[in-house]
Amino acid sequence: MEPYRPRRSVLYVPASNEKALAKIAQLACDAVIIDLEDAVAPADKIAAREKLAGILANRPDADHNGRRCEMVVRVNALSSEWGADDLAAVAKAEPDGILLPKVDTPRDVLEVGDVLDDNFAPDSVKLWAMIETPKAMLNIGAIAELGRDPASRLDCFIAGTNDLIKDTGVLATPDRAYLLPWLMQMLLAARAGGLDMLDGVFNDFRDPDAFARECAQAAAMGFDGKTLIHPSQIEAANRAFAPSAQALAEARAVKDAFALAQNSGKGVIALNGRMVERLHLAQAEKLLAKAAAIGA
Ligand SMILES: CC(C)(COP(=O)(O)OP(=O)(O)OC[C@H]1O[C@@H](n2cnc3c(N)ncnc32)[C@H](O)[C@@H]1OP(=O)(O)O)[C@@H](O)C(=O)NCCC(=O)NCCSC(=O)C[C@H](O)C(=O)O
Ligand SMILES: [Mg+2]
Repeated sequence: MEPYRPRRSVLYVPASNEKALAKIAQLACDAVIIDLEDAVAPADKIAAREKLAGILANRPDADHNGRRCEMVVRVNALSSEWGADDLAAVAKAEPDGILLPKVDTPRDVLEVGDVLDDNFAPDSVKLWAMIETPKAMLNIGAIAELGRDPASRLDCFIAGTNDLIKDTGVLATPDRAYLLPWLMQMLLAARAGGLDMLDGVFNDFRDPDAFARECAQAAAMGFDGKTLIHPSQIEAANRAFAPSAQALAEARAVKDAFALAQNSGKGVIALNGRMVERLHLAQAEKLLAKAAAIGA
């Protein structure tokens, strides 16, 4: 199993915005998505693409936790007039990952994987997929299944809630009532495929309280992190998707209890009036490893 890699806070930075690009090295987000798609106007697409190699060459080595911020590039859809040239440019720039927008079917992922195989070892550049179309929702299990084959490179799903709202006509409400069934379905499929699952963006970036509520909701739903549009959202996301102090204390108690000599051969024990099994020990160890990785 690969070691835990935090993706609590994943910030979109438009490839056409010099001021925003210059900020990346100072930001405490776990990953950055350099966007060539929706954040870049058609007239700026080619110039933005030409800057990619320079942006990735100047990537920060490590953040304040001694980790390197993951750098992912979102290309335009292969079916668009920019997609093929984006992919050729990104392949040369060697990001950690390539984010594919508007994925509808497993084929959309496999096609890009075939192009990457000409340039990179299978365990290098990963593929991330935006789940943001009605067709993707109907094919979600088959797309996620690709994650079980490392040769597919598929590593992470991102919910594209703006596009889903646009394409389905559901009402966007503060509690996301009409989106929740799809978000949970994505989460379930991602887990079946061994993929990370990131929540969509929160557009009202001047409303930190509502943002914190949406992060808490996504964390409770099991998401690994949230995609962000503004640096002011990073800290709250890092907090919301880190294990809580209470969860860590409980995990330590489970680990300590199973470490006792009298429990060494047991599959199930009682701890503070609660049944605890070895599956809970595995869960506790995973949480503690996650906390160690993020320095929590
Ligand atoms: C949303 C914004 C347009 C707001 O911009 P602005 O009003 O300029 O913000 P501020 O003045 O508050 O900015 C303060 C400083 O922070 C820098 N900044 C702002 N945003 C970013 C960023 N994303 N990354 C890095 N740095 C950023 C500004 O440059 C200011 O710097 P300084 O002046 O030096 O102090 C803007 O935040 C923005 O463009 N955000 C990203 C938008 C984006 O990428 N959208 C596409 C992805 S979301 C999506 O596509 C959804 C999905 O597909 C779906 O379907 O749901
Ligand atoms: Mg979108």
